[in-house]
Parts: sequence; structure tokens; C-alpha cells
Amino acid sequence: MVAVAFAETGTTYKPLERLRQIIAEKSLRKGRAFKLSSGKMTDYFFDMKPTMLDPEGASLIASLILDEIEKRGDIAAIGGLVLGAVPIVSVVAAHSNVRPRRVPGFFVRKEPKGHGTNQLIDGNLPIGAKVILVDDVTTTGGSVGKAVDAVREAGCKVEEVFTIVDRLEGAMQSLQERDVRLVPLLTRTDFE
Ligand SMILES: O=P(O)(O)OC[C@H]1O[C@H](OP(=O)(O)OP(=O)(O)O)[C@H](O)[C@@H]1O
Ligand SMILES: O=C(O)c1cc(=O)[nH]c(=O)[nH]1
Repeated sequence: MVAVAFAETGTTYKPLERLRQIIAEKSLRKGRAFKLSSGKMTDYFFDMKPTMLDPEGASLIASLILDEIEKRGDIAAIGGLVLGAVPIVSVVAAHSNVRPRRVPGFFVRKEPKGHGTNQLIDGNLPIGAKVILVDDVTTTGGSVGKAVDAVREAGCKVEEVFTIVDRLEGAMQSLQERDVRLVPLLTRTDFE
């Protein structure tokens, strides 16, 4: 993927820079208090859903993640914890159908379903193979860390987690403690 044209001006941007612009425009929230999933408060928050559900944002996320996966060559699937990872996993799986390597997806629930299949993990989990886990934002890394534990428990190998934006608040270190490398597309400093 070389460059993308911004429809309204015809200006071309590198895909990562264009994704950064979309996040800055649609997802960055400032100027009020937000409670994080860790319980801490912040005045700087990424609401990633408008970017992940924007046609151009979704397409860029899929292409950038697939570029990374294709560099590795041995990744059998992509998954993540609900809800943040759901749009990413879905769009990556769909886009991979027309790329050199097909990448099926799976979701890790926060709790087992409680009825029906009662599964904690839904979708296509390739037991015994290496998978990538993904999150939309990482702060402490606790959310995606839970998904890493569940997926390893189910019998898959996890060496890397991809995140769209890492807030640089400890996720890299907490995942390192699980022997996992965090690969952010962007970090908080890209928005300062
Ligand atoms: O690195 P952490 O400290 O765990 O924080 C990041 C997590 O917080 C958000 O999820 P949230 O709990 O708000 O739930 P949602 O994805 O269901 O909206 C986000 O989607 C990440 O999964
Ligand atoms: O830490 C979090 O819970 C969190 C931070 C952020 O910027 N965005 C989000 O959705 N969650």
C-alpha cells in the first residue's frame, strides 16, 4: 500500500498518516473527564468506534494490519477481546480474502456466553497455531492481556499484540511480562 488520495482535496497521504488524521478528527476527545477501564480518570480519550466504523478508517486499519501480518508469514488468525477488537477483526478477515494470505478471525468474550454454546471464544480459533491479538486502544494492556491468557489456555501461540493507538501508559511493559511484544500503529505522541 503506497499512498491514498483524500477524496475531497485529491491530496495524497501515506496510509498511516491518513489514519492518524481520521483518528484526530473523529476519535480524539479532550476537555472533560473520562473514566478508563482501569478505573483511572483522564482528560484525553480515544473513542475509536467512529474511526473503526468509518469506511476509509476501517479500510486503512485492515490494510495496515494485513501488511504487518504478511511480513510475518506464519500467522493463522487474528482475534481480540470484545468490544474494541470486534470491528478490527471483522474488517481484517474480510479484506484478507483478496490478499495473499487469508486471515480468519475470532472474538474473546469478557465472560462465557452463559447459554447456547457457552463459549468464551467465538469464531475461528486455530488450535496449536500462532495468532495475533489486537485492541483498538491500549492503556494498561490489561484488557488484551486477558485475551492473551484465554487464547493461550485454549492452545494457541501468542507472541505479539497489535494496537491501533497505544497511550504509553504501561501496556508495553505489562504485555512484556506475559512474553508478548506490543506493536502499535500509532502512539499518543502522534497526537500531540
Ligand atoms: O489497556 P487497558 O487499560 O485494558 O484499556 C484499553 C481497553 O479499554 C477499552 O475497552 P473498554 O473496557 O472501554 O470496553 P469496550 O471495548 O467494550 O468498549 C479499549 O477498547 C481497550 O480494550
Ligand atoms: O483505558 C481505557 O479504558 C481507554 C482509553 C482510551 O483512550 N479509549 C478507550 O476506549 N479506552
